[in-house]
Amino acid sequence: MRTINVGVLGATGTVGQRFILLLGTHPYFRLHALGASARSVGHRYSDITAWKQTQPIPVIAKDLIVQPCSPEHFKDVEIVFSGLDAEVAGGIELAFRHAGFAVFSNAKNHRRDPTVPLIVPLVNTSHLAILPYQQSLLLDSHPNHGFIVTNANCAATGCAVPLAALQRAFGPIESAMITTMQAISGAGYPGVPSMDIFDNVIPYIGGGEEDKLEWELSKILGDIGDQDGKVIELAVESNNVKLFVLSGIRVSAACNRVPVLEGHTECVSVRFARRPAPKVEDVIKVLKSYTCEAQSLKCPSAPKHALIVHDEQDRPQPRLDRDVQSGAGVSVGRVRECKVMDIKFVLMANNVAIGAATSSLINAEVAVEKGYIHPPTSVN
Ligand SMILES: NC(=O)C1=CN([C@@H]2O[C@H](COP(=O)(O)OP(=O)(O)OC[C@H]3O[C@@H](n4cnc5c(N)ncnc54)[C@H](OP(=O)(O)O)[C@@H]3O)[C@@H](O)[C@H]2O)C=CC1
Ligand SMILES: N[C@@H](CC(=O)OP(=O)(O)O)C(=O)O
Repeated sequence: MRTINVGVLGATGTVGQRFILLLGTHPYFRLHALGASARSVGHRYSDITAWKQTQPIPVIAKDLIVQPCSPEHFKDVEIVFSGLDAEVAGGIELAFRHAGFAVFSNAKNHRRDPTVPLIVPLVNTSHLAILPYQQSLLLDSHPNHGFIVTNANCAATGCAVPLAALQRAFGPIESAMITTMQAISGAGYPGVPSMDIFDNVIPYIGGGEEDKLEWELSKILGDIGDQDGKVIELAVESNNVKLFVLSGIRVSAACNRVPVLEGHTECVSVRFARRPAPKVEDVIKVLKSYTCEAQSLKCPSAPKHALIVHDEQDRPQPRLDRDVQSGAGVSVGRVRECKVMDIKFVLMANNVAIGAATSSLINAEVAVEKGYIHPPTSVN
């Protein structure tokens, strides 16, 4: 595998710091440039960053000078990972795409663009196949364009994995009720004021969290549509071309902020389309044996187990389970019958690992394995 120079946008933030930790030891991505806001530009990374990780700043990042987030400051870089604040991510990521970079973003801005794949790397890496179409639309306006791939909202990411396993084995899922208990780090640093979150639960997460969870799952669990314009129910349209077929799943989400530092826990109840519904023991078997493409491609950051299914009645728990497999998998437990829907279970996913930076990294590794990353021809 050749070495590929990469950059991080939003390098000083919560997600940016996770990118830097992961990239510090990556076998073939080499950290080459860091970008952040005017507040940080021109400073040594280690001088300006409020580093909040339990491991030290990787040597390769320490002395890098933080750059403005514009393509001309990312010379010799092929891939940029974006942990940018959503207030600014949209335009900056477009500028990088237009300049020829492969952009792997955590921000919400482009997730609903029908030409942009919304990828949970343990679920729907097949959706990367939309990239040549995304690129074909840019040929006239930006001949040396790259592309944008997004990962999902961190709460949607955790939930998508067991739901995908169940959908693959038992057919369409008619509906899901999801109640989340989301960690403080999901709000970035410094996040929710301690006076608000200590000794408390806040039954609201701003920025359209519940809507994101409800909508994004339908794109992630959906499929790539016919590009010849055949009528497809629930397709997202772009230029009269049907691109993504949204899954028919109906989701009701209730999102809560809880005093946990890392790890989103979610209580999920599911109703299947098929009758009779699958038995609990079959559901457990399916969850335990689930594998995904990132594993078969042997991506270095993919977890050995996409799903870890606990038999203990009191798991998963964020404090005990968030660092298992470096937070790259999803923990599931308490799989049981639901007297209103069909089955219910609890899951826990590390919001800053598989819910953010680790997802982007595995997405990029899959893109490399599948031949979507080519040496740039424009500003680089
Ligand atoms: N935290 C989480 O669990 C998850 C977060 N996300 C998403 O990832 C993104 C980053 O989140 P998070 O790390 O928590 O956020 P933070 O607030 O911790 O970090 C934001 C980053 O954006 C940079 N930034 C802000 N304004 C500008 C600007 N005008 N130009 C360039 N850079 C700028 C900041 O730089 P500076 O320090 O210089 O101000 C900082 O590096 C968000 O879009 C978020 O929604 C997605 C999944 C999970
Ligand atoms: N909003 C999530 C973090 C996140 O993933 O946000 P977004 O979907 O905007 O990237 C949280 O606070 O836990």
